[in-house]
Amino acid sequence: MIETAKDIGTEAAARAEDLRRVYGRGGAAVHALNGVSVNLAPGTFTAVMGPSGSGKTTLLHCLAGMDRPTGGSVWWGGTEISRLPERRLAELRRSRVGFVFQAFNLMPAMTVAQNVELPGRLAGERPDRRLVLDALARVGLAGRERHRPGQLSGGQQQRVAIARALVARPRVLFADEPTGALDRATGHEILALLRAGVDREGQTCVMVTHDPVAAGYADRVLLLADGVLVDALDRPSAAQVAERLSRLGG
Ligand SMILES: Nc1ncnc2c1ncn2[C@@H]1O[C@H](COP(=O)(O)OP(=O)(O)OP(=O)(O)O)[C@@H](O)[C@H]1O
Repeated sequence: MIETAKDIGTEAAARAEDLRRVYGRGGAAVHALNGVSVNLAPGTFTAVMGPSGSGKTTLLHCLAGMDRPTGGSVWWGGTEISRLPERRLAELRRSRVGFVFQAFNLMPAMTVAQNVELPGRLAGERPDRRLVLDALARVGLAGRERHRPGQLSGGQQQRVAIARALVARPRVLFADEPTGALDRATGHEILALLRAGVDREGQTCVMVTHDPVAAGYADRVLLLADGVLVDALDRPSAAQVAERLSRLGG
């Protein structure tokens, strides 16, 4: 396993051991992950990079309990989640992990506050207004709770999605190209927000990105190629990431 000194002696917020994911069967089988082991230390920001099709999103989905590995195991703290029954996994996912997508995935007819409350409501909980307003304040959207997503900029919409992901105070925040639909300046605001959550609140954050500058916000950059973890760079500069990535053909 590629690890850093930071991992040693710390129980990982999430970890994968010899993770394998095969899509399809026989001659058409695609080995998206081919034995990946990673430790996500609590309170760290990890970027996952690699050429197109290298398995980044598959790794994120398996670590977040949104996809089932074909082999190996995924752990959240001391709990192995890869073999839990679907119902139990869904419950645990609600409280333990948050997910942010490239395409904000907000409900346009609902207000900002209703969007943030939605995962809880779907799980049958009564919304806690104080927690919703607190989550919106944390992402810099205090006072916007009655707006509809269409009245907000792209960056503000992504902030709503981050508030929605953080409202249940998850141990790990997963983000799949969270700045992919944003201009560079707005993207940096979102990355700075993710970074601040790690630095100020001890949030653990994992992000897939194609952008070496975005990866420069991370503590550690994992590099995948053909479903295998080929390198881990600690606190690299954007230039170092770009150089390493270009050697991988990404
Ligand atoms: N549901 C699926 N069914 C079949 N094949 C899939 C499925 N999901 C992913 N794959 C394949 O698995 C491999 C890894 O895909 P994945 O999306 O994880 O890569 P990625 O590194 O995130 O790519 P990109 O940078 O293009 O988003 C690819 O060859 C992809 O075509």
